[in-house]
Amino acid sequence: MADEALAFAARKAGHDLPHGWNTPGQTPLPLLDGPSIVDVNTGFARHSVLGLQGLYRDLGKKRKPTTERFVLNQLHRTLYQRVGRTLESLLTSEFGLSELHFSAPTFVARLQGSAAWRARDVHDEYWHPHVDRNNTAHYHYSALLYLAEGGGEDFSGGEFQFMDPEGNFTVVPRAGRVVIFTSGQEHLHRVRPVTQGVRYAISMWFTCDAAMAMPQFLDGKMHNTFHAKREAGKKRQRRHLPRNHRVKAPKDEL
Ligand SMILES: O=C(O)CCC(=O)C(=O)O
Ligand SMILES: [Fe+2]
Repeated sequence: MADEALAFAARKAGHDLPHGWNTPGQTPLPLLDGPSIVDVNTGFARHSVLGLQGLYRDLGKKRKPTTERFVLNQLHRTLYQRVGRTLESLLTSEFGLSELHFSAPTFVARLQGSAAWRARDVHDEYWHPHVDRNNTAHYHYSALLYLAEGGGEDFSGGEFQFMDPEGNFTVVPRAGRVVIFTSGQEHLHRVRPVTQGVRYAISMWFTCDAAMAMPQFLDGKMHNTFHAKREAGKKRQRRHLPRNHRVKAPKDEL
């Protein structure tokens, strides 16, 4: 799915990038209506048909075993890493930051719309208003890169909206359009349901907490250290914020 999204973006930019689930001997199940979301660092994925999957390993006894996996090839990895570096330097310069780190999880999301589709459970309901830092405490800056055109071209619906009692601010996704913002309460937001077509987006998060930096190896091994790191991070954040912690005050500085 991540490879499909990156190949789609590359084709839009005039490059031919192959994709396909590259586990030998398995027939890929097509992605259908609804959301499919991949975290290429930790290997957690939600397939629109199969539900929760592990890209790099089975997710354990309590989870469904992985029946299909894929890994990003070197071209996809290079592209993804370049996106991460570009967004990081954009945030650093726009917000005048002295320190910022690429973090995890990050997502490649594919939302396929149709009038007939209904969410199976709350995890399918991608349209709820939310605050990114409420989901993951070490997120300080959010960056979105859209890979497909909204406004009825590649898909309809799927607008991004900052929610504000004085009036929402709506962004129509365009291939190559980037949205950056601080990840706290000041930026409650949502995605409107996709009603037709396929919407691809990359969401990345960056942190001022050096301990939560994730090197972008994308090698299928990140999940081995991620969980422990995240748990340690949660404890540290409960105790105190690191000395070099610096989150710029919101909105009026944007
Ligand atoms: O895809 C988008 O426009 C936003 C996604 C988002 O808000 C998130 O992943 O937290
Ligand atoms: Fe979000």
